[in-house]
Amino acid sequence: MAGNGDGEFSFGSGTARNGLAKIQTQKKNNGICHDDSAPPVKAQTIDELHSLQRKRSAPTTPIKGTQGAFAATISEEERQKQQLQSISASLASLTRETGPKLVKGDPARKSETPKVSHVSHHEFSTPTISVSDSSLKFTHVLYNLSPAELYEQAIKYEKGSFITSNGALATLSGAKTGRSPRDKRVVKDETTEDELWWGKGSPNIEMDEHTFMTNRERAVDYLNSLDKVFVNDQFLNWDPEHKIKVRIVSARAYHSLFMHNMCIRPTPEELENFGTPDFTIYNAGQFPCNRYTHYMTSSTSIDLNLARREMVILGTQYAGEMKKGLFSVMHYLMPMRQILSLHSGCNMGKDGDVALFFGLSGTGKTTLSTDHNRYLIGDDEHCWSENGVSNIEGGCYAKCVDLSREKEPDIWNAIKFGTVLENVVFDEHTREVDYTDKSVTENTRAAYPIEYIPNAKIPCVGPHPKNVILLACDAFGVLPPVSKLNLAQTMYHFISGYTALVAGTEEGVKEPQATFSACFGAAFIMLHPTRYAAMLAEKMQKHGATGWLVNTGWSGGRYGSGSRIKLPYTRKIIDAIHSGSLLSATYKKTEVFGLEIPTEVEGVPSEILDPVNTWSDKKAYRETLLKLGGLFKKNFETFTAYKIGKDSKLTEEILAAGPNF
Ligand SMILES: Nc1ncnc2c1ncn2[C@@H]1O[C@H](COP(=O)(O)OP(=O)(O)OP(=O)(O)O)[C@@H](O)[C@H]1O
Ligand SMILES: O=C([O-])CC(=O)C(=O)O
Ligand SMILES: [Ca+2]
Ligand SMILES: [Mn+2]
Repeated sequence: MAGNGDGEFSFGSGTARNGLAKIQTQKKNNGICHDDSAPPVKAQTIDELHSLQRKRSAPTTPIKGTQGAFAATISEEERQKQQLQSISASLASLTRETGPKLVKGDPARKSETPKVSHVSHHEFSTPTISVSDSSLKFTHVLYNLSPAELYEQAIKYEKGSFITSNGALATLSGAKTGRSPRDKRVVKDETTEDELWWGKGSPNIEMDEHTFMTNRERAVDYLNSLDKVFVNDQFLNWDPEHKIKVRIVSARAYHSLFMHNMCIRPTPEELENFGTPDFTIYNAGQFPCNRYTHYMTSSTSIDLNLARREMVILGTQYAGEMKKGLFSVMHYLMPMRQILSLHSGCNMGKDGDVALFFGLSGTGKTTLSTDHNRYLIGDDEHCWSENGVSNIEGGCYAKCVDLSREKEPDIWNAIKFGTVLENVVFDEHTREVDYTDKSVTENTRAAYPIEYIPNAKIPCVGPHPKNVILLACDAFGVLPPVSKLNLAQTMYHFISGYTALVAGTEEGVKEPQATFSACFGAAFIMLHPTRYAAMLAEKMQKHGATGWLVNTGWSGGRYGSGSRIKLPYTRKIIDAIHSGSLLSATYKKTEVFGLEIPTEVEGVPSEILDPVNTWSDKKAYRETLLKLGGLFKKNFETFTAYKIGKDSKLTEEILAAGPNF
């Protein structure tokens, strides 16, 4: 028996005891049957009803009660006009008289089409003399859309966009599923000729200013020919003193959502005061470059012009080009301010101990910096300044191949509404993602805002690092799972930047192979590697950081016969580094590489700590070890002529810190 709340008992005239509520049709006075469960809608027509569904909000509405200097004087209309003017200036042709005619909003929403808010690039040009048909049409600007809006744009207009069962937006990046480093060009002018690293080993392949302008015009014309473009105004670098304003103009909702996730998202207030960007990307990736254009060796071109503070992308839709293109820019801008830029992950313990994780693509920066017991500062790009460390980005870009909930729970859970899932395969009906499926590419990726990781440290800054962990995925299986490095060794391995490149991230690489990439990111650095190395040495010395070399690659034989070191073991090793317990372990020195290896690490079988134990064929081990040692030596030859910083003693020590045989 149940009380009805009025102190009386009843057998429930309205409530069936073991089932659904009984439907009651009350007889009103007029005898007509009413459904009065809710008040009626305040609309006379279906269209009116739909118009009630949405109300206007930021970023198109000014913030009420803003105390800023111009808050009272600038009207909403004026602000919008200024914003469009700024975007129009960004998109202007530099050879024709008039800028594009821009209007805000989705062209599909007819009611919002032009009040003729024609913004002319040159204020005094005569609008009646149109130079081409293109100047007669409007280009709609979709400005800083929200993830929900971008989902709708992607699903409506971009083939290959789907919502997966976890809520993420699955997209295809097209023919390119990795970066195209050979198609990157940097404008060589009077300044950059002296400042940047050119020539053998450098990622900076030259192009001239005129060719850049040709490609820029091609990209801008393409973008202006579209009905709509996406514009993202965002930030890079969480250090407020060295924040960079970036504008990304793109043609795909995929690109806009990717950058929304990867760059730092402005607050409505910050967006209102955004002003002129410090750097602009024109992503016309669906459109090829013209191979008859000087310097072009394929139909893909990623062009960087530091003087103009612009980047142009033609012929690749892989979104990572934008992320890493901006990273290259930071590798120039930050050292100019005596700040070291790093291709590293970064996290912090409860006691404020910070660790950096360097490593090439696929070596474990994202996997190992995402640690449930520590605060995540960032997974891929950082700055180390006098103030400590700061993340450059606002999001993470995790590899998804063979992702499992059990091994990487935080990354697994970050794949939800708002996350971009690139090139994954999923069940047509249930939309469950099969992370083991490499049909599209091995380089499947998830891009999500950093706050999707529960213990992200926001703002993403921290004190000076205590540990500097160099990750190498050694496909030869001869580097120990962990070794402690002295400063000279840390520098030697930092400059060497060894790994066995894991398939897929760079076009054309299909299976692991030994690679050396200076500073663990030669594809992105702009200055000579010794410049970054000198800064790192100085900072590590000054702040007393310890260097470590961690092999996240093979054990028990080379790729093909051995197997990859189990992730739980690597995590135990990393735990011991963080806790400081590894510092006081007993060490012995390896032959050839002269690395200090611990005899014991808690939770890790001791026999795997010295790789020689894991190889059944000791002769093959020795041969492979010498082979890799030889590759290191050969790679380092190009650096023997350089001095690292002002300390010639350190330079000598670095040269002696490599393999010896
Ligand atoms: N022992 C191990 N340690 C670290 N990662 C491992 C290990 N074994 C397997 N893996 C896998 O290797 C991959 C490491 O990729 P991760 O995303 O961390 O690369 P990354 O260094 O961040 O590269 P990128 O710069 O391209 O983003 C993950 O897929 C991870 O599951
Ligand atoms: O840039 C990419 O495509 C992925 C990445 O982080 C890297 O390669 O270092
Ligand atoms: Ca990563
Ligand atoms: Mn990276």
